[in-house]
Amino acid sequence: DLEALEQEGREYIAHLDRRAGARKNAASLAEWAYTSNITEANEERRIQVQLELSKQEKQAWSETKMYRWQDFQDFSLRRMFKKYSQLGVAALPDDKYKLLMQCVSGMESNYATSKICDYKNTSKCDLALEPEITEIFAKSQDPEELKHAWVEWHRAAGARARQNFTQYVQLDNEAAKLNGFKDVADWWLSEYEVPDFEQQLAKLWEDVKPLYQQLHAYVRKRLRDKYGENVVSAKGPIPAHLLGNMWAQTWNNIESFTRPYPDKKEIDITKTMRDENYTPLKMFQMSDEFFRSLNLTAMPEKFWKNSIIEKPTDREIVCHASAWDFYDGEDFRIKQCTTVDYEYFQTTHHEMGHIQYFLQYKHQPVIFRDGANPGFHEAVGDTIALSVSSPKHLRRVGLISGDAEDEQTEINQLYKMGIDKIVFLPFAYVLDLFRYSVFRGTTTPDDYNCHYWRLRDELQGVEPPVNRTEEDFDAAAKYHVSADVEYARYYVSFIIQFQFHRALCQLAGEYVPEDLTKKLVDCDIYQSVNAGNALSNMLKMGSSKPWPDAMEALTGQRAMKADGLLEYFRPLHEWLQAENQRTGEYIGWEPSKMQYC
Ligand SMILES: C=C(C[SeH])C(=O)N1CCC[C@H]1C(=O)O
Ligand SMILES: [Zn+2]
Repeated sequence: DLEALEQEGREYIAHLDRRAGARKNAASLAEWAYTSNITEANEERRIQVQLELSKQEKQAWSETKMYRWQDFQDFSLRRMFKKYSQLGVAALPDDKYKLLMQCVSGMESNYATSKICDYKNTSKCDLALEPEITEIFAKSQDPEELKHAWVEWHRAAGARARQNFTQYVQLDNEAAKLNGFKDVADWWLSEYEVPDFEQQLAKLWEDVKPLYQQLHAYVRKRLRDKYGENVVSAKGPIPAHLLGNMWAQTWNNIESFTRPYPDKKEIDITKTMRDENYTPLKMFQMSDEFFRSLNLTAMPEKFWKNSIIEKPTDREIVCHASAWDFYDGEDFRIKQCTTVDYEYFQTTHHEMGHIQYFLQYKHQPVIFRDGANPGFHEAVGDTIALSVSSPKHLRRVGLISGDAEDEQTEINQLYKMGIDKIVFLPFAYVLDLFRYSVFRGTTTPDDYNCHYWRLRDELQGVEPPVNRTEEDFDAAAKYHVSADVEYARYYVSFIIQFQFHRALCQLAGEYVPEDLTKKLVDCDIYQSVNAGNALSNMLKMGSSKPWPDAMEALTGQRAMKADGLLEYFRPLHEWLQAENQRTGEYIGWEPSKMQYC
């Protein structure tokens, strides 16, 4: 009878889940060995391990299919079977599976090991993305030096990946079809478990676009004042190399010479960190301490032993920051090439947020040890960082000194947050709108670059510093495109982190709507056990329930909404409208005059 069958299914899935845990542990260890020491041998070994594990997964998958789990009464048991009945890329025949692994591995190691030559000293050709090229974008205000670094990096990390990328699209789409999806775009979207998710992304952009256009117009004016109208036009897109970041995804490095009230004392966290002899380890310890102050879990001893928090000098590694779960309940690691600056201070909290999520759901079955949706995993650390970067908290830890807020200081603070959080949204949206169209075939290899820049122009209002052709492949100059990492997760994160932050601030008694002494912008949930317990209750769920249930547990809302972000930035939005009115700056941008199609 059904009761007995369901009990049998329960025992089977428990056994399968334990075996899956061992498989994921082995896969993570092989992946770690390769990305923390990029050699042919380690690449070969990683692919061998993945191939062997895919055989075991196929075997388990054929057994799982035998169960009539759709008829089971137990919601969790049905959900586990549903997740285990999706095989993934292992559905490919071995030769194609191996080829796909080689394409992605080739792109990722090209990205990680790409070097460019120095602008002035043309014989010095050992500049890596981290830390050298990143430092140029953080410091240089020479448009020609920035243009050189931009062009050389996009040649080395972008154009060189075009062939591997084209084959990866082909093979990954085949895997998608074997899993019952039309293409990889639908596979990626299915992770969000709501049928109209793509429409929801578009709606969020409509909600935020007016605010972004105001901020874009203001920044273009300030850059035109600085570099002249031959470099920055009055009504066109902003040249991508002038925004302080290789991909123009956050503009925090141009804050010092574009902030609204320049005569207000500058909050240079990086300078203070260096003056106070901060080390990467101290940054991690401070982050760990913040999480513990919320009654969340301390980093386990293995974390401090096994993590790599500084770039090694004796080997090549994948420097792009990452957090790792080894699925054995004890081994959790971060790998990043920390530099002592504000940007990596944020990144450290971001990565520690991933680890905290791993720790909170480690009691779940392996198959549920995941974010409620991919955006949730990206939002945890950033939500904490919203408190850490509040003036109240920075004063608390001595990273800024001086008087409490006045109106102008508050606008400067909101501007600093806005050129990090608001400007990121169109960038993130473009990256997966582009890849959805590639996977769907609406964008073909001979118009990869044209379609990429058309989206960048139309949605982000940025343009390439030099003309582009189909010899280039600029999308792959961004880590996640070269490493096959879906990106809508960050777009989602930058929206929901403000919903989470607002809820936590209310729970901490730090934010009371309409109470001007308890403003959202100055909320710091540090040491609030009340807020921490609510966050923990959501994180413990992992992916055991559909994400609206997890969202509701913390915020009372069951949908992604831009209202948290718009409420947080409302004073800035009003200020920008008035300021752009005052200067008569054109709002929005005309199509770029650069050649890229
Ligand atoms: C820090 C990570 C590792 Se999950 C990252 O890739 N992030 C964090 C914010 C956006 C995105 C990026 O760097 O592009
Ligand atoms: Zn992340």
